Amino acid sequence: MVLLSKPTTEHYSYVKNCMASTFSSTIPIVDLSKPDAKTLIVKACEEFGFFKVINHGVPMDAISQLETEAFKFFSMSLNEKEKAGPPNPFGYGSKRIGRNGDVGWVEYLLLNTNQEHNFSLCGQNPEKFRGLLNSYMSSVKKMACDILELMAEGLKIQQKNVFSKLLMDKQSDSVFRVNHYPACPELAVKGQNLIGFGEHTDPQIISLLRSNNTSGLQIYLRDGSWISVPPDHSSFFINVGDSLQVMTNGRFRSVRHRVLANGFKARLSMIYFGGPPLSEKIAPLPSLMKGKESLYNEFTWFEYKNSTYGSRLADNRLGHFERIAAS
Ligand SMILES: C=C1C[C@]23C[C@H]1CC[C@H]2[C@@]12CCC[C@@](C)(C(=O)O1)[C@H]2[C@@H]3C(=O)O
Ligand SMILES: O=C(O)CCC(=O)C(=O)O
Ligand SMILES: [Fe+2]
Repeated sequence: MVLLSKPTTEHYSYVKNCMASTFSSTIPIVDLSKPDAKTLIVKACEEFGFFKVINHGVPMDAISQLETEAFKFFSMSLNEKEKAGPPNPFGYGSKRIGRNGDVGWVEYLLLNTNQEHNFSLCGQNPEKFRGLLNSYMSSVKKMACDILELMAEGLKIQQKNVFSKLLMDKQSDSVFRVNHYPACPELAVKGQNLIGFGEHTDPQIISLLRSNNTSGLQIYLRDGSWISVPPDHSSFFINVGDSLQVMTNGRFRSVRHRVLANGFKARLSMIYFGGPPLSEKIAPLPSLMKGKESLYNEFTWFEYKNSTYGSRLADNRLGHFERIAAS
């Protein structure tokens, strides 16, 4: 990645070497093959909005092959990669995140999950990359739907597919992203942490993340501390998104997270963001209200997405849609 002509990290935000660099063992682990999965998922979504999934059924082989192709893509010259850009909305992007001035020590590919991607992936074997991407995306979408059905069951909602049907819909506005965080040797020397991907919540319903064995991901706890997620290349990490927080009337919390660049090793992560159709009304499910009022003004995913794209990464996007208590 050519970020600047002279390699320097001075334009990026640093995080002081902080307590957060201690790895946490508090992150819930859910074994999808066990009968208690639905109960553990609900608990994790209430407490953290985040959990790790094992026995997920996505073959390691499909994951590794895609990872290899992705690394090959990012190892090309900037000139070559930029043939697949800019990311408006889909394509290759480098260091700039979104449209409002956020930057990070990252380069990425943003892809639409439903339609044929309308940009060329280029590289040595773009058909192979595309084929691997498509089959990976369909396995991960299936896992997302299984997890959303377990959530509905765990929440004792009669309609098991109340969340998953939004991802299954042909019009589902889901996104796939491959992030590459090159190793940043300057950091290793200085003992500092550089922001790879600044803190934010994901706006969609659910995000499924898989990365190589490189640390960097951190989540923000309600007590105000950041904890580092121990890397695990064979598991998936699941985030509750803003839309699921609204649909559960705040019972599930969308988790604030960020990525710190690593001084020693490149991080490669692949994330599936499961979103609803653009016309979908996002509002608390009546069965979860139990006589309580909605915490949010009703909006469509189209409206929320538009407001999201007008925001900075760290903004509290849901804040605009919160209902102020009448008394
Ligand atoms: C500053 C940004 C960058 C955004 C939009 C806005 C706020 C949240 C960011 C994300 C985070 C989740 C994936 C993504 C694709 C999304 O839907 O929201 C990202 C998008 C982008 O990277 O373009
Ligand atoms: O790359 C990662 O590990 C996480 C990035 C992220 O949170 C995102 O792309 O929304
Ligand atoms: Fe994210």
